[in-house]
Amino acid sequence: MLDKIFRIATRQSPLALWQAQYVQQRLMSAHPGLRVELVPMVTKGDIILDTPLAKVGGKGLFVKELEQAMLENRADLAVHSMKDVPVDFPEGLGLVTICERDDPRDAFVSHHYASIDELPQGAIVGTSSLRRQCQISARRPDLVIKTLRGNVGTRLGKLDAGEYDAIILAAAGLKRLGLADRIRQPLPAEISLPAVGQGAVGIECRLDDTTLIGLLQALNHEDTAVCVKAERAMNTRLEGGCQVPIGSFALLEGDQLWLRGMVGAPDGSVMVSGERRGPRDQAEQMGTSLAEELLEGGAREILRDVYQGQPPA
Ligand SMILES: NCc1[nH]cc(CCC(=O)O)c1CC(=O)O
Repeated sequence: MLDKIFRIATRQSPLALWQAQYVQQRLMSAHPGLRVELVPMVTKGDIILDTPLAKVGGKGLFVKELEQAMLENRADLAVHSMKDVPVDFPEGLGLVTICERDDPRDAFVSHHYASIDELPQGAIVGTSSLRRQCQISARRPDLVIKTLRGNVGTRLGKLDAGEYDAIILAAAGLKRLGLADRIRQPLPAEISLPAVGQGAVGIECRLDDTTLIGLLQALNHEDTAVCVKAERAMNTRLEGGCQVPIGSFALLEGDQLWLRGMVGAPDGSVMVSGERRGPRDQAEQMGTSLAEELLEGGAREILRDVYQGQPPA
């Protein structure tokens, strides 16, 4: 076992590399002598940077190549930001470990303004996330939302170049890259409900690799795993694989799980929200039943418009 080298497939963005190195270090310190190396790869999502993700195949673009590498035995594991992991996995692969969650919030970043509420009428806010666009517009319908894609560094560069008055990024990504000082206002869940899994790092591998799965258990954080399970169950019941304005955020208060969810029209004109509180061992059922309540409460019509096809049954 110890002479085997475990290979982590990773994208090459600074954030992806940080996360892969984090898992590499944690694996090596949990299992002294273990050999772990990175296999850097370029994915379609990294190449196509100028088109909204929903139009080019969604977030799955970032993980497909990594999964192919594991299936072809060119790599053994992949490290993902949980919010970029689609609901389904290819045959033979699965998510086996979820690490402790970092800051799950969205962050308001600006040179001239300290908060969303301080932005002047008609200010330009950068984001390509329909979820962020929806919630920002619901609070401030006067703001102009402008597309913003690329790595965290690229996005900050566009803000610095004056293309936007403010941009919205994940707090966790900024913190990991040592850029926490760029955060002017961490957005509370009441203003911007985070994306499913935001702030959590997950590890995918071949489900028959029992040696690796055993080694990875040292990195699993059960409280985070329970929260993300509830959030993903909600998303699974709602989503059809397309990028949609869905927020989902779970917190543990002792053994009680508090799950909040929202689905909204991209322009913020309609928002359907709900919540569940229940025992932690009901995480999945709570996610599913919250999704059903949202669907009944108007999410079905919102999603139908966004999918422009069949909504979930
Ligand atoms: N969509 C890209 C992405 N995927 C994960 C993070 C941040 C880290 C995390 O949520 O764990 C980011 C950057 C961002 O949204 O600002």
